[in-house]
Formats: sequence, structure tokens, C-alpha cells
Amino acid sequence: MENTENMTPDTDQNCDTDARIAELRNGIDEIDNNLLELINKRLTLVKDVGKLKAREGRQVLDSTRESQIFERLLGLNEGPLNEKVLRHLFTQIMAASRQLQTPHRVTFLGPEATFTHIAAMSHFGHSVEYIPQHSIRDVFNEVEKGTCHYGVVPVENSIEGAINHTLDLFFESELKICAEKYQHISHDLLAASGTLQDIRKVYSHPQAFAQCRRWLQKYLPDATLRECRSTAHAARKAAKKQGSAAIASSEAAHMYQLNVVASRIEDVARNTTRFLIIGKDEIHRTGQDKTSLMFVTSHIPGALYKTLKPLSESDINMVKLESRPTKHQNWSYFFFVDIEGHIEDEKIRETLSRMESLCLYLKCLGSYPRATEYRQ
Ligand SMILES: O=C(O)C(=O)C[C@]1(C(=O)O)C=C[C@@H](O)C=C1
Repeated sequence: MENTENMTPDTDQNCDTDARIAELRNGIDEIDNNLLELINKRLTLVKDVGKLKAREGRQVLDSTRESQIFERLLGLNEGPLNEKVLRHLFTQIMAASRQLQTPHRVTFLGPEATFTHIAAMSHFGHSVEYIPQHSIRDVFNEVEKGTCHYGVVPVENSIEGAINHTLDLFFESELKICAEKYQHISHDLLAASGTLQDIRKVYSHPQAFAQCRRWLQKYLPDATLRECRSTAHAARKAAKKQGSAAIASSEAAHMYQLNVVASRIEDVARNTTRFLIIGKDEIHRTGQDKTSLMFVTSHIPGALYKTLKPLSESDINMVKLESRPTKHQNWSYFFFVDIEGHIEDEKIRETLSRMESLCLYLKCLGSYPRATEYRQ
């Protein structure tokens, strides 16, 4: 038996706190046990859905159903769980479900720990197999060959603009856009030493240097800057060379055992990249959708205006317009347009067929749920 006579009030208070924490932890354990049981019950139902889908040759991923689940849960949620964490938790649960139905392989523009990898993981969760590729073309090829179910490629950055190579590949490919994902881009300065003092060389991708120019001028004005193919390559180099650092993601710090010397060093905080998930699936309507199109007009005055006119006449909102040279003929262009709505909507179908009759070529690149843009 403990002698409590000499206990100070502080010790008394510590005992009370310990007892109260232990009591609360019992409650937490009980809830965790229930959660575990419920997750396994959910997975049993998911397995049965998977068997029915397999019998009819239906695809495992049902983005429409997943969007409905998120919408329903967000409507029910009264907190303190916030929207971002709710989405993250259920992304992981549904990723585990899909993996149970058929192991999924997702390919992305690598290497690992780049922002494309981060976007892919935040979309598909941690239960799928991720396969990095050297180029955007290789991502398209692997999905076309069927060695991977989905590919993740960048398409647009809020500061630098369109990723032209991705747009060009849609001309040659029959793959569809199955989803979109906005990823906030935030750069950290990583070094093995963990301090600024001994850094003489900084490695990074040219775009990351451009986005952190003011910070570098202020804190590392004398450092030599070395350009690399990706921020992940930069982190790998910095891990091997003394007195060097990399501008890369915090995930890269983890992967290459570097320390974060300074975080969020980008000059503009609202730097976001939009990624596309490409695959062979047609995604059903959710009611909150986007449709991506590409078309070529004839080379005559007013051709673009005439092709877009049906959108305005049908009161369809256009959310993006890009042009790219066709490469077959000088000064002729492909146009890429994103509109609100789904190809299964009567109004969209009818409008697209009118547009098709007004231009030389029109292709629907896919209809998919509209993603929300978050700041992390
Ligand atoms: O409802 C389905 O079709 C399921 O397979 C279940 C489930 C889920 O975990 O809720 C999993 C995968 C699909 O993408 C959608 C939903």
C-alpha cells in the first residue's frame, strides 16, 4: 500500500488526472472495438457486392456511389470531425474495400514522393499498389495495356497553367477521365543536417525554384541552385551530399530520411495542381459533374464562336478553355473545354451533338464528379 501522507497537492492532482485519463481511455477502447467490428462488418458486405459485380463483369470502382457516400456523410456530420478528415478516413475505408474486391494497381508520373504520388494516394488511399512511371506517356500506355487500372497525371497548375503534354496525349488515346483531384502544392526545405547554416547547395525542380525564389533570396542568397528532373530526385541527391538541401514535399523528407529545415517556403500560398485520374471506365452521373471535351474547328472566321454557341444557348457553364496546336497543320488548333454537367444529362447530350455538327471533330474525354479544392 502506498503511503499517501506525504503527498503534495500536485501529486494528488496527478493521480486524479491519471485516473480520469484511464477512465476516458477505457471509453476510447470500447469505441475502437466497436469501430473495428463495424469496419469488418462493412467489409463483409463489400465482399458480397464484389462477388455480384464480378459475376456480371462490372467494374469495382464506382465513383458515383463513392461521391454519394461522401455527400450523405458530410450532410450527417455534426463535428468535431472536420470535412477534410472525414473525407480522408472514408477514402481509406473505401480504398480497403476496393482492394478486397480486386487488388488495384494505380500508375502515376513518378518518382515516389512527388506531388502526383501524393495526389494519387490522397485519392485512392493506401491500400492500392502504386507503380511510378518516367513519363506521362508511359502512364497512358500502362493503363491502355491494362497492366494498371488507373493512371494519375497532372493537367493544370494554378500558377504555371496547363500541362500541355497531358492535353496532347488525349488526342491519341481512347482513355477516359474518371475523376479529378486538386492537390495543394507546398514546398519544404529538406536537409540531412536539419539546419540552414551549413547549406551551400540546393537541389530542386525548376518550377519549385521559381515558386520559392523570394524565400531563397532571403535565407540562402549565396547557395548554388542545381536543377533536377523532379523534387523527389532532388531529395535523393540532397540525402547523399553533405552541405546540400532540397526543395521538395514533406513526404520526400520521410522517404529519404531528411529533416525539414523550413516548411511552406513557397512565395505564393495558393499554389494548386489539378490532377486527372484516367482509365477505361465510364463514370455515372452524380448530379455534381464535369465533362471534358476536345474539338477541332475549321480554319474560318468565327468557327470557335459558332462551335461554342450551343453551350450558351443551352445555359451550360463552361469552366475551362485551352487551345493546343494540332501539329498536323500550322496554326490549326485543338480546343479543350470543361463544362458543368454529365454526358448522361439529356441537355448535355443534345448540346454536344449540335456542337459536333458545327466543327470538324469532337471527342468527349469523360464525365466525372466535380472535385472540391482544399487548402492543406
Ligand atoms: O457499393 C459498391 O459498389 C461497393 O463496391 C462498395 C464501395 C464502398 O466501400 O462503399 C467500394 C467500392 C466502390 O467504388 C463503391 C463503394
